[in-house]
Amino acid sequence: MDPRYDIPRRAGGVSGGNSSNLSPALGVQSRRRKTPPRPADFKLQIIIIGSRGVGKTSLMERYTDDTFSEACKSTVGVDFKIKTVELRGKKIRLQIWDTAGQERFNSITSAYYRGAKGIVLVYDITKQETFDDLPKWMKMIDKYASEEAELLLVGNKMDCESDRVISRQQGERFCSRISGMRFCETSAKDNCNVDEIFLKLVDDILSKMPLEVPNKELSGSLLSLQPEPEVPPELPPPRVRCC
Ligand SMILES: Nc1nc2c(ncn2[C@@H]2O[C@H](COP(=O)(O)OP(=O)(O)OP(=O)(O)O)[C@@H](O)[C@H]2O)c(=O)[nH]1
Repeated sequence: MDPRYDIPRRAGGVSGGNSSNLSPALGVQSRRRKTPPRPADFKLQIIIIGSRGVGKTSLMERYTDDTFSEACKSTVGVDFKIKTVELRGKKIRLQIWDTAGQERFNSITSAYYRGAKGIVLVYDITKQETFDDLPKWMKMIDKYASEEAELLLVGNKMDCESDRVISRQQGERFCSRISGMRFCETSAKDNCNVDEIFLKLVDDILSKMPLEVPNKELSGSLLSLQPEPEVPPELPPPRVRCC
């Protein structure tokens, strides 16, 4: 087994919108007084990886838009969505990268691993081969991701209990072999544990960050507020989905 698996990775309308009640002058003043939304304190990148059809896009879309589609549309290359969350008194702008599960896109998707502070590795509890592929994905993580990235293993489609072929214990056992990795089962369809996994991952990332460091000291780091998204320069623009 890769020696890295044995190394502990974890150190542990403002006024109701009815301006018709206001005189024109007051209306203008009221608009002028609107305070812009507080800017985010941090920007974090999270990447979702795993074999084809396990539900990576579905998890991302459930989390960011609270939507779910039964249609099976393979991701081509990568896609991303943004979600802002507040945790530990900080406002965090999450860039969530959804990668294609098909192997032929690995050379594209691997470029997105490096900047990720959190990695969600997904398998489908109803598809043996997606579980058997996990070591292959771990190799990709070892090769391309930062050693500090927080890892989360997710067994998705837990709503399909009658079709289950991978037990929760099998998932837990795989996870226990990788230091610092967390495990959870989810259902993007039933919206089960979806918010929880992303929030836990972000919380784990924040727990390791010096949250009181002024923003200017973070400039140049991945956490600083740079224009987004930070697409690796050599890559084509984020994907289009095909049927
Ligand atoms: N029953 C059930 N179906 C799901 C769930 N999540 C995703 N699906 C379905 O599984 C299929 C594949 O989902 P996607 O989200 O496109 O999977 P993906 O991992 O992004 O696939 P690739 O882009 O090809 O790698 C779709 O038909 C989804 O509707 C779930 O939690 N439960």
